[in-house]
Amino acid sequence: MSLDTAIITFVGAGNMASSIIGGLLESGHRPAALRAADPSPENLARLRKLGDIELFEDNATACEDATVVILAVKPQVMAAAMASVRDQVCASNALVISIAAGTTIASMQAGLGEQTAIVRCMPNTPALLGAGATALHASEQVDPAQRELAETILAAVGIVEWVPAEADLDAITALSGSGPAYFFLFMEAMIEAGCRMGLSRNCATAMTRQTALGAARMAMESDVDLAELRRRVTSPGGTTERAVQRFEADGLSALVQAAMDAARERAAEMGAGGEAAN
Ligand SMILES: NC(=O)C1=CN([C@@H]2O[C@H](COP(=O)(O)OP(=O)(O)OC[C@H]3O[C@@H](n4cnc5c(N)ncnc54)[C@H](OP(=O)(O)O)[C@@H]3O)[C@@H](O)[C@H]2O)C=CC1
Ligand SMILES: O=C(O)[C@@H]1CCC=N1
Repeated sequence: MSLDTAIITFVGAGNMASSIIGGLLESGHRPAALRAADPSPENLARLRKLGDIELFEDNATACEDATVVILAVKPQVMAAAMASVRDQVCASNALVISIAAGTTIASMQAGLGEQTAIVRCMPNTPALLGAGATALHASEQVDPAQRELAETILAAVGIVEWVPAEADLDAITALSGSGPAYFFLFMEAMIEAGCRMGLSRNCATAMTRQTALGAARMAMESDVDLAELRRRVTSPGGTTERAVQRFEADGLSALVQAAMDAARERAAEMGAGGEAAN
């Protein structure tokens, strides 16, 4: 089973589905082999702009004869979405890929059938630019060809990494799934601080964005590690040293750890279902 012959249906046509669909089309995937279902005609209309893919307001019809069904809905509506496609997934033995935070393989097999082949993954929004980071974990029913298929689909929008334990996906959610928001928050704080120092908002914003881009590129492209890159900015007795000392004194590392622990706990709560998932 190759990507060329696979029919891939997205259930849910929101931000993440459009990111992945955009990446697949960009990497040369045939639009005719892609389908998306969403109850909202407006959401579907946004996808139409990406290419000539098949669009459905009915999940079940979209999943008929699908090779791969990608569940791209919020965890809170996952149960309803699964119920709407269960018969089609069972009939076509489709590989099911879920991108939902928290939702466990066990709960998906309870909703879709105990023997359903499921790849649970956690992408992130930079997938929209082909710069995503996705971690994957497969249920034991997933065969090597399906594993390769799942990897190829997510690799169309960035790097992919298989994790050995399903619980690792909650940590990945806290790290790279939610991670873009942490960097944006830090950048927002830098812009506000720059404004309070008297810079214009436009100037502070432009300098912050370019600094983030430059730092990210150095982190990716340099042959030295992050600590060394940081040391090279930090002149002895200089300004960076003073700022870093302040970050350390005020417990930045502990704060990052606490925030990521909170995100991971929330992912686990969402997986536990019930009230906690809402
Ligand atoms: N956003 C992110 O950074 C990341 C999100 N995720 C996960 O991806 C999933 C989707 O998130 P995201 O794309 O941001 O969410 P969106 O809300 O943008 O997309 C979900 C889409 O599903 C539609 N929908 C609602 N109910 C159904 C249904 N029963 N059947 C089919 N479609 C339905 C929604 O319509 P309507 O808008 O009308 O409700 C919406 O268009 C979530 O589970 C999230 O945990 C994973 C990694 C990163
Ligand atoms: O905030 C969330 O729950 C989702 C999962 C990771 C990023 N966004």
